[in-house]
Amino acid sequence: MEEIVTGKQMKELDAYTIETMGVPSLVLMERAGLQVFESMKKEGLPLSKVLVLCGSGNNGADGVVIARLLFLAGYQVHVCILGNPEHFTKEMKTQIEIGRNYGISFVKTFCVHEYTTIVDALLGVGLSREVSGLYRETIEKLQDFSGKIAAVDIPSGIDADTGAVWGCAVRADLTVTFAYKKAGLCLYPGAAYAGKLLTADVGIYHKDKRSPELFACTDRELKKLTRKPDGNKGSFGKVFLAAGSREIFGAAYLSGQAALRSGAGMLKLCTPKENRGLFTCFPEAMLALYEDAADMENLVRENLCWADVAGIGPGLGTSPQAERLLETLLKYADKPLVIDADGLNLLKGKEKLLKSCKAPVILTPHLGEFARMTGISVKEWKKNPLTITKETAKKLGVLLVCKDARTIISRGTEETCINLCGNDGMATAGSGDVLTGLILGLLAQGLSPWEAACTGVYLHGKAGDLAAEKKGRAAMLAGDILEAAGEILKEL
Ligand SMILES: NC(=O)C1=CN([C@@H]2O[C@H](COP(=O)(O)OP(=O)(O)OC[C@H]3O[C@@H](n4cnc5c(N)ncnc54)[C@H](O)[C@@H]3O)[C@@H](O)[C@H]2O)[C@@H](O)CC1
Ligand SMILES: [K+]
Repeated sequence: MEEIVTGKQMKELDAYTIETMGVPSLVLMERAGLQVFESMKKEGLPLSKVLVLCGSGNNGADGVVIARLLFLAGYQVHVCILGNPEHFTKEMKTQIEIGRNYGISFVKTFCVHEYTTIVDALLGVGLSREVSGLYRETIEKLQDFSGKIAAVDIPSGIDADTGAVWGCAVRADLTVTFAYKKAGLCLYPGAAYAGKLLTADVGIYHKDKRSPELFACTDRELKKLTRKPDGNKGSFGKVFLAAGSREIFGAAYLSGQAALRSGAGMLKLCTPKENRGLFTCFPEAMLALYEDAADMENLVRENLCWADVAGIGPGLGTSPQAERLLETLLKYADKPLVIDADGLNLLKGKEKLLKSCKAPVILTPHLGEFARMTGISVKEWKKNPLTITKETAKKLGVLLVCKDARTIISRGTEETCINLCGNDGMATAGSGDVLTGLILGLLAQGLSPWEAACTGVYLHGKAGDLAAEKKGRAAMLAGDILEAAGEILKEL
């Protein structure tokens, strides 16, 4: 996994490295500047004439280092420092002095059109208020700039914790962030302002490695999924999935296929009797067909004994029968239960039943479903996704997967997972059904609910990226994501 930090945590890590480990602040800064300089070259930014915009804090001081390195490498570079000299940090004063000794050019005013690249070192993780005055005017001037912009640590104006824009912000082509990705670079709109995001090692170190509060999955988590040479279909897990209705069949198909494609040994689909004929195209699935409510309840109870995990929702509809099915599962499930789609729409008013459920419950709402379920609007969630997801998970006593461009996963504890892969092509019918199936498949193979949810979302995102590569973001279908998930597991 990859750790992600807030601005406050980053400052604590900086301070620890400097004060406890004894690495001088100027050494870290030199490494930071060098990393940005090298990245700008490697990424092919046009460096024939560069303007470095610096604020009064240490982000600005990084900027002066970058200017010096560019100057020494023979590039034409100007530095423009904003902010009150009385507020310059100690490091900033030192960097200006060094820069002067080297003879780099400091300018008071500038015309953006003169430059091919602008380095944004105005504000870093120290941003603490609305951007106004000269800072705002300067950032607004960059809107007319047609060259490339490289942001130091974080685009100025972006909140390091939430990704929100403090009035206005720099739209960068490249952001080189130090040591760890900041949460605000991972969440929208900050993620969009960052452009290409690179994380650079500058020597930040903490002796007591604690488990991260915020993290993103990587291939390492997926690689933990292994087959057992002596396993059988029973040992790879049995999935019981209540899905599909008289009107909708495809959702059940996609979800069930995804469970098997991610490696589950057996799948039993619980669906209305009328659907029997439709499933001839899915011979791998066993069927638990019900006709009426009494029928359905017995069937569910029987199959819960058979299954290792259960899921409900894809294509279920919101009929009284579907509602009864959900209530039955909540009442009797004692193994992990995944609730998605219409299962979520039917949850309103069933908080008590949810709380008393003996099984660990995973809810996978997209933001519309989340809003219907909780009464918290999409707009409100987007303002503070990490905290709201965590608090809601805690309140409901569930593991919550809030699906968005950056899906957030929380089980109400201090630990939160944010997914960094995937693309807008995944906003297509059936994509969520595939995710539900993948999570079920991973649960069936013995992953804990937390591991299955985080890894499942990551696998889904990676599969979406592969599908987009093959079919294009507009044309890709949920079935392509499903197929790509299998290919990714094969590669690993
Ligand atoms: N030695 C260190 O501590 C290191 C620091 N690093 C850099 O230092 C940055 C953090 O430095 P600082 O803590 O000095 O913070 P910043 O440089 O991000 O900004 C702080 C300054 O900006 C002012 N400010 C905040 N919001 C403002 C606004 N809206 N408009 C105008 N001024 C505003 C603050 O009052 C303060 O003077 C990191 O982002 C990183 O770039 C890196 O060089 C790594 C090492
Ligand atoms: K910056």
